[in-house]
Amino acid sequence: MKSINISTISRSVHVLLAQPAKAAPHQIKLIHHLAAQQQAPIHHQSQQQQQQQQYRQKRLACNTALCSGKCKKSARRQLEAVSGGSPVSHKHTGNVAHAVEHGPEVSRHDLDQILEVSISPDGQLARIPYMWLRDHCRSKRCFNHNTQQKIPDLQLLERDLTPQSVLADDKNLSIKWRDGHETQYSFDWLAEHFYPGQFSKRTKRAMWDKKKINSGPLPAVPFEYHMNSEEGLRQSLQNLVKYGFTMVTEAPPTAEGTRQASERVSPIQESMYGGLWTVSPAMGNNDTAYTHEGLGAHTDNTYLSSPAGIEVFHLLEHDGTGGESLLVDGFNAVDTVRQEDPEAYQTLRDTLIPFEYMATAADGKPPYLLKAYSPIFTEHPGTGELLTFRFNAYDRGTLDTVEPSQLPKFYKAYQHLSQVISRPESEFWYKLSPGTVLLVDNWRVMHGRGAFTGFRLLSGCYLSRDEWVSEARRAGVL
Ligand SMILES: C[N+](C)(C)CCCC[C@H](N)C(=O)O
Ligand SMILES: O=C(O)CCC(=O)C(=O)O
Repeated sequence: MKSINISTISRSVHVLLAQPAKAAPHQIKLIHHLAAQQQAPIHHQSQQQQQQQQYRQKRLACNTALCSGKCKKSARRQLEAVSGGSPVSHKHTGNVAHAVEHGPEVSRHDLDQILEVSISPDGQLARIPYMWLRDHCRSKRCFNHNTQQKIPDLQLLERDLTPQSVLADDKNLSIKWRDGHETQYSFDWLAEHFYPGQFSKRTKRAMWDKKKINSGPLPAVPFEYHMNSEEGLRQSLQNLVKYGFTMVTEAPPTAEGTRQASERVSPIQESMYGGLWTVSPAMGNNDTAYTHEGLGAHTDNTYLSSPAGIEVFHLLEHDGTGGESLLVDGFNAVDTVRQEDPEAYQTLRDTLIPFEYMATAADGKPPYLLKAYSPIFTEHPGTGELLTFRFNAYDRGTLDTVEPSQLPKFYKAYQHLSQVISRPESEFWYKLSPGTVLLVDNWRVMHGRGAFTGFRLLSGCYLSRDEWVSEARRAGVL
């Protein structure tokens, strides 16, 4: 490391590491005994709840025999100051060194220690507990870099998690622990992994409605570019992450074109509909999809524990009228409900509902009886971002999960979401034509179609969630 910024940290003293003469952009200091969780961005808590929690945690952290008592006063003072948004810096005055003799108590005490460091381009400070840093040690002894697997350390909680020294240059942070173990992390890695989504997001998601999606060029990549260029594929994957759908244009207007455009993203997923399937009226399948009827916006496979990740649509033939494709951003619909009626949002998030489907099996075999329970949407547990969405008014099962007294509340929330979904301003209608392959993130964006006349032949397939998301990660867009 070139510009070394060292301090040997005395265990009982709050230490501020001095900036080196040629200042590294990463400010480093150690805050002794600062309760770890108090800085977590608990997104769905009010500021008041957060303040109360911070105060409780500080009291908890200091209610050990280790503290001289000044911490409580300091915590109270900070609580008063929090409303002004002043940065918290909490000095512990307890004699930690003395407490070492008291065994496990000490480890718990050590867990509260935090490294405060700016790792984001905007200089925002991350307060990273040493416990987390040690748990995420990337040394060969702790991590298999070939498989990205941890080599578990079952004694982690019994270790002394105070660092002996913390070094940094402008790229890396390096910690020497008191048990002699050494760890190095790049600041880029920390920015990406400590609280996912807090500091860095490779592709920012753009939620859309009819107006927004029509206000710019549609997410689309020409077939040749999609197939033969890494950058072309990256753009397709980026569109999927950003908008929840993308089109591959100028593709061969055949089922083979569907297959090629799809397999470029990830292998086609087999399901009870086959691998590469076609849909046309009167195919003998009983599902509404195989009729001339219009289909309201929905996601597919709601009745499976893990619905298909992407659904691909490619219109190969149509000799009649109607049959336009409909797309609605499920995340945007949920977010609209959140703004218009926060209680309805919570109700939908917290209610598991059943989805059911009896699927025809091939070769006269008995049908599949499929059923899954899920809330309509889920949030990322760390960031609160929307994570999954499933909505299918056709395949929603008999509601046996809501207590009778809660039914009015549930139906009010469900109706609200259904209405938002069917508002004309939510709907993006598009007439597909042979050669345009549409890929839709089935965990976010709903699809449907207008009623039609004549013969209409649609080719398509499913791609697995894990596989396409893995490709998106590999391409660096997620
Ligand atoms: C896509 N494909 C036409 C093959 C099947 C359509 C299945 C529709 C079913 N109700 C569901 O939501 O999964
Ligand atoms: O016919 C279409 O355009 C869409 C059919 C559909 O919704 C489905 O197959 O899931």
